[in-house]
Amino acid sequence: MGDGSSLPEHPYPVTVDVRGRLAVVVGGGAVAARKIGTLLRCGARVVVIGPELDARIDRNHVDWWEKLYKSGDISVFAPDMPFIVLACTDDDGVNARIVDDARAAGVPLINNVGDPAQSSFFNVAVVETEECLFTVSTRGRDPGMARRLKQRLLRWLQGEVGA
Ligand SMILES: C[C@@]1(CC(=O)O)c2cc3[nH]c(cc4nc(cc5[nH]c(cc(n2)[C@H]1CCC(=O)O)[C@@](C)(CC(=O)O)[C@@H]5CCC(=O)O)C(CC(=O)O)=C4CCC(=O)O)c(CCC(=O)O)c3CC(=O)O
Ligand SMILES: NC(=O)C1=CN([C@@H]2O[C@H](COP(=O)(O)OP(=O)(O)OC[C@H]3O[C@@H](n4cnc5c(N)ncnc54)[C@H](O)[C@@H]3O)[C@@H](O)[C@H]2O)C=CC1
Repeated sequence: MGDGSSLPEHPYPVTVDVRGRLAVVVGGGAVAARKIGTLLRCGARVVVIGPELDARIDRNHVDWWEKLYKSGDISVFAPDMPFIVLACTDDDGVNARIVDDARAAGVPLINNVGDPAQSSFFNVAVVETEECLFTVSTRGRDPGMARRLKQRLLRWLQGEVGA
């Protein structure tokens, strides 16, 4: 993990409507599986580029390109450019290239799962109830803490409703 010095002190907190929007996820491993689960739940159209697909990825609801990533795989979508690109491979060099390619293509939301400093947004830990969406962010600095705080929040909420 980086020292956080190049991460934003005040990222702009929002919730984003991704229904029907195109999300390209490169790498089909464990981390990709978690991010894809969230994207599908939120109604995005998901394309996965990678030679393998983790068993937790729902094959029936993603468009899988069974191949290694190459530059040009993002601009090929024009004019329907991806709204989100996630660089989820275990290769830092490939992830950095994906980020560069997505930037050059004008993709608005870009995340390198291995390097928050190269990301234009961070994912957050989420607790959803019928009425509310609770999110926890450490501004890209301590994902483990975000997860632990989420679990505490969940326990607190369950106590509140007596579940
Ligand atoms: C910057 C960010 C980028 C992004 O992904 O957007 C990022 C980056 C990194 N995560 C790493 C590790 C882990 N991340 C998790 C889990 C989650 N990570 C999530 C978000 C984020 N992770 C973003 C910032 C969040 C914030 O601002 O607080 C959550 C909240 C949301 C989600 O992913 O959906 C989700 C909790 C979901 C939940 O429980 O609800 C676990 C635990 C697990 O897998 O069970 C581990 C294992 C170790 C541990 O526990 O720490 C590493 C080191 C990799 C390595 O070196 O090996 C990096 C890279 C780095 O920091 O350099
Ligand atoms: N942001 C986050 O929440 C977290 C990020 N990480 C980081 O995420 C990265 C990936 O971790 P995991 O998913 O656990 O690894 P993994 O090994 O399960 O998956 C990596 C995937 O990348 C694919 N891949 C490798 N080179 C590729 C290429 N050129 N083109 C397309 N696909 C390619 C592999 O086939 C593999 O399926 C690690 O570098 C780790 O540091 C780890 C934990 C949490």
